[in-house]
Amino acid sequence: METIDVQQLTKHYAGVRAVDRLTFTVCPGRVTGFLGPNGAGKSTTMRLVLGLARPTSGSATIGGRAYGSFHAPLRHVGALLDTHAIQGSRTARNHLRSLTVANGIPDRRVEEVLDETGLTEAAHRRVGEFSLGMRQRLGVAAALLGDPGVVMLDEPSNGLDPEGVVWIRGLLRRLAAEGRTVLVSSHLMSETAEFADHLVVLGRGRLLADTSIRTFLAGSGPPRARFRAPQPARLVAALTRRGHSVELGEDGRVSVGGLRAEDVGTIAAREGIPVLELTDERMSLEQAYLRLTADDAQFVSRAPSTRQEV
Ligand SMILES: Nc1ncnc2c1ncn2[C@@H]1O[C@H](COP(=O)(O)OP(=O)(O)OP(=O)(O)O)[C@@H](O)[C@H]1O
Repeated sequence: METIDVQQLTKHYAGVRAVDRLTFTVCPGRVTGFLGPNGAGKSTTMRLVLGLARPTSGSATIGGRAYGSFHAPLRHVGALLDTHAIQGSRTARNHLRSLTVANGIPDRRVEEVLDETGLTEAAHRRVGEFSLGMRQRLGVAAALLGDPGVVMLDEPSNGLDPEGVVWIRGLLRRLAAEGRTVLVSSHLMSETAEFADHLVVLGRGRLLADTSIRTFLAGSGPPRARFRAPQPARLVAALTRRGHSVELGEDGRVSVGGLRAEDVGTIAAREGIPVLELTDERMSLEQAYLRLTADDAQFVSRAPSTRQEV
């Protein structure tokens, strides 16, 4: 299957570096989550890959070829971008049929993808009447129509109901298991962690991380351990004597900075202090992601001030 190759890709709009010397490869057989805060350049990168915008410099290719060079592009690359671009006066079925004709795709695929996306019953309705979630499903149906080796979806969960969110996760995993190259953008780390194996993270158009989820977590800060003990004060005293910082949780558990669970266990055993529960405290993906992108988020909400004017 084909890779998506982005090489020194740069796109300037008047006064904005939407994408800035970006280099990464999206490999087959896994779901790559494409993450970044609002305005980080994810959609622009996808548009450049699809030939919908021209790079200022650098290149974006699929299996070594520019998107525009494919004779029947939907048979190579399926993409969900802006579903508002779909013509509202057509029925869903007719929209898909028009795509099959233009790309030499067998007609039976229309019913197959309608079924796959749960739209069979709505297929005779005009797209203009569709809800956001239905449009998203239709966008996914169009992306799958040509049975492509490369699938690129920009925020596919947008507007989907909870059943739809679970469905899309399963679909992404299946597409990757079939050996396809799958790139999926999102702002939400927690959501991405549900389906992605690999992450490409952007901030202000630049590459911040290109890593497996596992490595991303492992490299995201010093260790921490958490314990529960019948006499926590004894172990807290033993740890602080050794220079370790501790935080008391509301649930009675104690969090220890800079140590792994096995280190805390060794100290407790040496001091003869019983411990009821002891675990490594892993930073959540969301925390690791926020830390990584903190300096590159352009639009940050501030907590309302609690200071009283005097
Ligand atoms: N056609 C355009 N003309 C001018 N500026 C643009 C255009 N398209 C994108 N930009 C700018 O490029 C930057 C990157 O936008 P882009 O939509 O690629 O980000 P994104 O990561 O997809 O954001 P979001 O998560 O909010 O959808 C933003 O500052 C945006 O305003």
